[in-house]
Amino acid sequence: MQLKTSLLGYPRIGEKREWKKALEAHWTGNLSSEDLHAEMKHIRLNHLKKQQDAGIEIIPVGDFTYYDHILDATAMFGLVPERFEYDGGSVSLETYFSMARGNKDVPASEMTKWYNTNYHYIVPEIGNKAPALSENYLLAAYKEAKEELGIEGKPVIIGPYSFLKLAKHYKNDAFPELLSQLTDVYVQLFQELADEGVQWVQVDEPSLVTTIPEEDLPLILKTYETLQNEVPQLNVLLQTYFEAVSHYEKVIELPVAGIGLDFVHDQGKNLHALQTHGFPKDKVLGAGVIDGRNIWKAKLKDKLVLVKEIQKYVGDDKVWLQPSASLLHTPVTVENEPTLDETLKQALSFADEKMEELRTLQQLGIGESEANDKQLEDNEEIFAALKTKGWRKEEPDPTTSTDVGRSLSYEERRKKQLEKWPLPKLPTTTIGSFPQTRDVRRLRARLKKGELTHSEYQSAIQSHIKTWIDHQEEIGLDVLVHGEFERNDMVEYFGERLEGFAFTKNAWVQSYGSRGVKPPIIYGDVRFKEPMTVEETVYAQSLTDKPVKGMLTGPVTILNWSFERDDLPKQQVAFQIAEAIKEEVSALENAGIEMIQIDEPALREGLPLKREDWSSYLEWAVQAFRLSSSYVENTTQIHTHMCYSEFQDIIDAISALDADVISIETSRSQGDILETFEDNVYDKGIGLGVYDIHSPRVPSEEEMLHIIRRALSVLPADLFWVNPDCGLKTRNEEETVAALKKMVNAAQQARAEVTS
Ligand SMILES: CN1c2c(nc(N)[nH]c2=O)NC[C@@H]1CNc1ccc(C(=O)N[C@@H](CCC(=O)N[C@@H](CCC(=O)N[C@@H](CCC(=O)O)C(=O)O)C(=O)O)C(=O)O)cc1
Ligand SMILES: N[C@@H](CCS)C(=O)O
Ligand SMILES: [Zn+2]
Repeated sequence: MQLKTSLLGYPRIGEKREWKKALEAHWTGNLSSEDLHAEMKHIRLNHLKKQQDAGIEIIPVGDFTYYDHILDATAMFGLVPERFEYDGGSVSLETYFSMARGNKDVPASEMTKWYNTNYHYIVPEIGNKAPALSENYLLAAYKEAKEELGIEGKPVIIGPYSFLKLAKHYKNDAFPELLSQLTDVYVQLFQELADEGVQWVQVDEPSLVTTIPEEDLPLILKTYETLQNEVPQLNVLLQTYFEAVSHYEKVIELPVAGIGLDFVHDQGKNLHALQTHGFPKDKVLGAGVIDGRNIWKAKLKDKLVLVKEIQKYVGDDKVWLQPSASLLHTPVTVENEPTLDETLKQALSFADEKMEELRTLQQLGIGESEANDKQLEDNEEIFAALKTKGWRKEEPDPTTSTDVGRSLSYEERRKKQLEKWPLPKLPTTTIGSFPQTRDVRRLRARLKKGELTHSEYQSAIQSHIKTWIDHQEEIGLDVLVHGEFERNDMVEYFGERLEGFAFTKNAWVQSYGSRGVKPPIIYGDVRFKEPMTVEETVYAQSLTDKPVKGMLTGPVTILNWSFERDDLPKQQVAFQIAEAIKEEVSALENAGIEMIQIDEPALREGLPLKREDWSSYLEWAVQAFRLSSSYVENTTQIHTHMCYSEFQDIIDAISALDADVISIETSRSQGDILETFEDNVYDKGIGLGVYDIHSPRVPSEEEMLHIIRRALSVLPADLFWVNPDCGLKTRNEEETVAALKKMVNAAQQARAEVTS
């Protein structure tokens, strides 16, 4: 029986981040549009060629982007919000980037988390617009791959159902009509593809793995019936990922030529459904058997068993071997990691190695490879070797309940804390990081190259801290921060300093737009080694009489933004990290730092995609946070921070964290979160972000005042803090100082209003 190999998408970032560099050069005026297009084409074709050379038979096209693939679809459907003054036709590069990043006059579209990943997409805003095809970039991508490389590509597009579920600014009851309008646009799009000879199109419907309202099922059916009836010659592969598909029996009967399922992150549910309900013999099954989210090599023996089992239920020649998701979420290649421990390195597989794994599995699956047994044995040895290094305890800690808490209630702590810090009403603060300028990064690069000694580096970092303590005092902020200049990234930094983590040189993964992260790899038991943040924080505090908040990353976020071990339950790793953070909290407290922020921006993102799984996740996530934060004096004020909100449904869990103050993002979502607080559901200190830090645009005082006033209509002034949405590391010094001055002015004005 034949098996084909297919990818769902390939990382766009480039082996050495060529993509990021080109984009940023263009934005700073150092690369013309023409040269940008040429460089993008070069990168795009190089990526296609790599897939072709790796022997991938069904290669995705149209997954490449200049910023974000959902923004591409939004632009293709002409859904450009009014404020960008678009008047039809193809969306210009300038407008496209303005939607993503804002410009000096107009705020960007909202950006939010892509399902349960650390990738961020630009949220489509529907408004009063009807979708219409502005240009067909899928057609262009298909033609280019064919003409330049002879590749018969598989265009990839987000499906109409998921697109609308990801979009904002329409009323719920308009959903059926909008879906029907959008389906008509897909018909036109598909017709143009079919006319060009496209055979397969991959339609991503990740929302089908979430909890789907019953009433949506007939709408989904109608959508795919229309596509099938109107463009019958085009084969649609309906692709799901990140979890088991909901309503398996109904989804597999949809009128499409193939269904893609995730057999890695489905908790065994997709396989169980396949075994229980079978699979239509005339449909292709895109079998996501190689992990598209994590970086461990596949255990070939297990994968082979899985593939054979899948084959039993699927028609002859109808299985496509695939990664479980787009490889967008993995770094490019292990080849560029010369400094990793060899035992660890041989257990790793990034995007390029995953393509090889698909080929190996294909050969093993069809009995083509003669060296079956030897290959399987070699593969097993890789994992056996990981156990012999003493990195992992033979008997891991049991997953016991760790329900700990502060010794006094919030109300009682609050009284003590008010006495300790007589802050004004509506105190102002920031989220932690200040601009990570080229100069700051260069310091680290020079330290790595040996051009700076450790003490030269430390004193240069201290000078940045001093500059920004001075700025903050001058701006008039009430609670200061040291600025996180010593950190490459808020997770990687801690990963580099804790036992059990490995870090990489080039294993970048796109986070949003041109910005990337290098998630550390948790390969062993996590342990605290020595204080990680005390020196910088204590230095900052020595420069001012105002309180300086210590700044840590929380256990759930460190876990979610790392590549995790796959041999231990998540919560066990979270508790190990929590114990380590608890020691850092205690080190800060002992050094006299008594306001400590423990960031948990990834707590919401880690929420399982199906509601039925939420409570067990939230239980251990909250426990992990409390474990890291509860062993402090009652006068010590614990802050936490979360961005990319959508907190409405988990407000009880957020409250259960029992942080004294939480700062959350609100400005990009235009205050949507405020509705959540209308019923007095939150009774602790809370700072709502009053401006969007992702845009270079400096907001006006009035805009911020407006957000504060709206917030004060539902939140008590006594509990309210004023802060930006998130850290300011991506902004420049001038913008940051200007924006913060306005923020402080807005707070002062609001303060006068609430006290008068
Ligand atoms: C809060 N966010 C974070 C998320 N995930 C994280 N792991 N961390 C986060 O902070 N998820 C949600 C959001 C996403 N937001 C961001 C915001 C900003 C970035 C970002 O700026 N990324 C940088 C890379 C940061 C970094 O690691 N820098 C290194 C230097 C690396 C480098 O480029 N070195 C240069 C040499 C220096 C020079 O001359 O310029 C080189 O190697 O060529 C460091 O500071 O040491 C980015 O540029 O993408 C990410 C997510
Ligand atoms: N303290 C971090 C939080 C980012 S979510 C920062 O300010 O960058
Ligand atoms: Zn944040």
